[in-house]
Amino acid sequence: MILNISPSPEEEKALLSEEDALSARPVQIVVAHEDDHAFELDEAALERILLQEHVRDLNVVVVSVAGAFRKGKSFLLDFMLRFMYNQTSCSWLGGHEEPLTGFTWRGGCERETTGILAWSDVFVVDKPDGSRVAVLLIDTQGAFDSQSTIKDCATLFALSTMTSSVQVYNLSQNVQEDDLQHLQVCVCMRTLMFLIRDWSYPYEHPYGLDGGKSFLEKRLQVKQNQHEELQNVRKHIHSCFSNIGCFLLPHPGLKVATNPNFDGRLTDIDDDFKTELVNLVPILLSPKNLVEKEIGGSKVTCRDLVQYFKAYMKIYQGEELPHPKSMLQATAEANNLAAVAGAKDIYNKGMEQVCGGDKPYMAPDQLERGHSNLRQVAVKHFRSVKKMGGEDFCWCYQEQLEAELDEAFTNFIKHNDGKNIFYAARTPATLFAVMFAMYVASLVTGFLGINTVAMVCNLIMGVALAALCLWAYVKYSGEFREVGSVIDQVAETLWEQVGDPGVEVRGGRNACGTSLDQTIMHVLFLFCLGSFTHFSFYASHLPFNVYIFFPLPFALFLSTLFPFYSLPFSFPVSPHVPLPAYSFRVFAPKLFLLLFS
Ligand SMILES: Nc1nc2c(ncn2[C@@H]2O[C@H](COP(=O)(O)OP(=O)(O)OP(=O)(O)O)[C@@H](O)[C@H]2O)c(=O)[nH]1
Ligand SMILES: [Mg+2]
Repeated sequence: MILNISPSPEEEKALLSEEDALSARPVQIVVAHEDDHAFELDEAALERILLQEHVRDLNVVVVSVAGAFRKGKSFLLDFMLRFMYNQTSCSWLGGHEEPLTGFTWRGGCERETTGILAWSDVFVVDKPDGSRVAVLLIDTQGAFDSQSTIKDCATLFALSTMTSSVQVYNLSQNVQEDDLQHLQVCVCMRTLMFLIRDWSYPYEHPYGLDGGKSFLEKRLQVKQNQHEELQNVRKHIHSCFSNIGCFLLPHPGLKVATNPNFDGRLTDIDDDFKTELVNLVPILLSPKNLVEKEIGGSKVTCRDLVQYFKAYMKIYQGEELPHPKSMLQATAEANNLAAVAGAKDIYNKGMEQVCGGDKPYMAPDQLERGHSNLRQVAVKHFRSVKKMGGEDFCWCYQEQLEAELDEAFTNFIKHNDGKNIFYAARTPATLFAVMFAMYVASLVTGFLGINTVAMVCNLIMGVALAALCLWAYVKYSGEFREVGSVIDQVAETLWEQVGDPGVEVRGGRNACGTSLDQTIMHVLFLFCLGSFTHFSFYASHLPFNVYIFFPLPFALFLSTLFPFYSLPFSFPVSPHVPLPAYSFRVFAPKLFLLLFS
């Protein structure tokens, strides 16, 4: 017997990992709806498992167990879990009296597992060749229970086979012809392992892999005098799976099969069974034997697998069982979508480095340069990935990728603008300018005796003031955000319409080369300067006209120098600032500020 209970340092480590296992659990990723016999992929659950930071970019090994119901699939998977959590220990099989837990299993004649479940812990394993892979274990609803139709069973079987790299085909006692026929729903997979439970003829073919090999060779032999149908089934299986194996497992003993209180403890299991189990599980799961999932000749990462699940799920949701051709089509589609997702990830990670959450505000043209470089890198990556479906097919996905990258860039721009305090000052500056213009207009029209116009101007000034107060309240409290964004939008429109009609403003910079932010900074600078001079002159009791008029020539002088004082803020400055740039946006707020200072 292999059991060794004395704890060694390695076993202590194993115990620690068992603690991890306590928080791990089976997660339903495909839900079977009993009433309408439909299946639904729980994308969020699948993504939570496969898109975990530490595994998403690793090549994935998917080991799935499928076959008829009530034949010990979940029971076997729980031993696989013990191996994965304790593989450094020679006593991975567990303690004598330890109940078997993990994927839910039980005795009785009614089915237990429904849909498809995945173990929430994805195991990271270093292979002897130095590569690191992620191992996902999958449990499948048993076929041919009394509640499922033939199509339901075929769908789940095909789905788990198509998404796994090693399919353990769990059969009882023998391989029957209909067991082989079920494999016709699959296309081009890697490893298929026939697992024959309760093997009762060890005198013909011994237990284990070798006995299984000789038994299966006989079963899958294509003979001349065979019926064409039988020949086709066998040829299809040989063409689909590049690696086919068979393992003969003995009966686990009567306690396992018939005792209602059996809870999986090793003492109740026959020694023959345990001995063969210790041979079987490492054949499937030891690092050197792990088989990575491959599609179209390239290895699949955890992130890619999400796309494959989605694509296969889509084609299996139809009324009919899909034709192999449409399965290939879906594979090509998922293959391209996976390449799109990989390329997008490269772009997003790169942009995070350039202008991510904790990075300071960045000049718009620098940001655009970063975007176009990373866009090129991402598209190049997409093109370099081996894909199925032909050039035209891939071209559609490249266009989709480019559109998605541009959309992501728009969000990065917004995010970057959000970090610019001057950007946020646009709305109050515009509203101030409106108030100022209306104030001057009402003074002039009042002086000329056009009182109606003066009243309208006053009214607009009042509205602008109210909007300003409301805007300030929204920004401060975070309430009525819709009202705030309406005010922002109106101010933005005014800013662009009145400021520079017909000038396309992109990335905060207009065609004249003047940054909008420069203008705002200008306004704020003068505001501070004005307040400062106002205060200092007031404090020294100088005559009224001095502190009113002193800032005027000084500010005008400074405004000609603004390229210099904008330098410390690292705004790129155009070599010449054309006159149109000193339009409404520059003069109106400035005059307003001078007046108030
Ligand atoms: N005869 C026999 N019984 C087994 C074997 N392995 C486990 N069992 C028993 O089979 C019963 C069903 O086990 P499960 O693991 O729940 O079976 P399953 O295939 O997952 O069943 P469904 O989820 O309903 O499809 C349990 O009582 C196990 O003790 C085996 O190799 N041979
Ligand atoms: Mg089960």
